[in-house]
Amino acid sequence: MSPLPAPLIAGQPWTALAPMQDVTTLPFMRLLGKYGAPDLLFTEYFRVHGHSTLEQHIVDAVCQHNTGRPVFAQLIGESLPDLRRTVEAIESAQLPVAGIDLNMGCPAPKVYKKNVGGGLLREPSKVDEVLNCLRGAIKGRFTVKMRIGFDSDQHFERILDLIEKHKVDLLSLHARTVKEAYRSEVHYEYIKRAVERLACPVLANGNVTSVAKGQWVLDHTGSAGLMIGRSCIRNPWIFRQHREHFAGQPIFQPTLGDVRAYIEDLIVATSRPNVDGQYHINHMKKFLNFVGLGVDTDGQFLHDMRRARSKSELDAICDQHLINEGRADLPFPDEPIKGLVARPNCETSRGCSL
Ligand SMILES: Cc1cc2nc3c(=O)[nH]c(=O)nc-3n(C[C@H](O)[C@H](O)[C@H](O)COP(=O)(O)O)c2cc1C
Repeated sequence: MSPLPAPLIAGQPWTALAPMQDVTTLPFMRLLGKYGAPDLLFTEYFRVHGHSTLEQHIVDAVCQHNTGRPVFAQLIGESLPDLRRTVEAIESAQLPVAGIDLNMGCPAPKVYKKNVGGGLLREPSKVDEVLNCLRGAIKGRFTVKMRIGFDSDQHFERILDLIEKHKVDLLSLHARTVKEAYRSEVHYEYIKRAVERLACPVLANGNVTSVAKGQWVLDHTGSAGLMIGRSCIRNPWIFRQHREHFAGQPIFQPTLGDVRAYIEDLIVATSRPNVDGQYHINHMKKFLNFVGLGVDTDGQFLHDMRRARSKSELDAICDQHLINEGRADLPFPDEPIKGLVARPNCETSRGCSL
């Protein structure tokens, strides 16, 4: 087993950016570098099938994120020759990856019906073959991200034993079943069970919404670190805040004015000269869906921003809710406001198509 790259501050639990289709793109990774990079980053997945090639936008994210932190490239697929071929392509292109990660958790029906992503968890014998193939093909670190099962925990222990058997270097565990998608509570007790059963480090994933919650999850699971997805879209300072907390330092508390500046950064980072303005605004709404969970209790910001049709309309809405009438100095809450929902709040079928 290869040890993980050390965290930025020696001795602290690892923090990791969860892989997110259409979100953990090059511009977003770069922004995280500015706001406080996680210790480890994971890319969107490379689709692996009969005629797949390495998607250039993911290659660009690997090569140009400039966060100074190691990045793992995620794969989704089940065809052994194609998985082997993809690993060889990553290695022969000398992509600067810290390791290669297998997706065994994607809950989009379009994906799991093809027996990839979360679909693999239905068949431990197939998991055995895929892990064996990847362990043999990958010269460096081989990591897995998975859920606790497909529609139950039936195969959980068996799959953990396969993770052990194939000397996986890191397990990131999103402690829900595939069928639970994002609706249920997160079953953190399964992370504790994985920590107790496996020799490799385990990252706890699922609803780590704040430093207080992160510490609670570490205390209750004994995991080696935390993998954070949606909450770093809402609060890009969350990795820095964890580091400050672990070091016993004062924790940075963003204001609504800081959030307004973050939104402007996002707009600039994600704009492309050849991309249609309306498309860009719609893409921004994916991020603002999550940011809006911390803006106002009645969800008026979410309501208004979803109706914005242009950059100037979006600017005015952001100023109205985050800057005007003294709002800029108000604290941005640590936790998402109860009762507000991001739509969509998960992988979309477009993002997940294989
Ligand atoms: C928009 C979106 C896209 C996602 N894409 C991926 C993906 O490509 N690969 C993956 O393993 N998980 C993916 N996930 C799942 C996340 O990595 C993570 O497991 C999940 O969001 C739970 O963590 P959180 O509560 O911190 O968000 C995605 C989640 C979201 C919200």
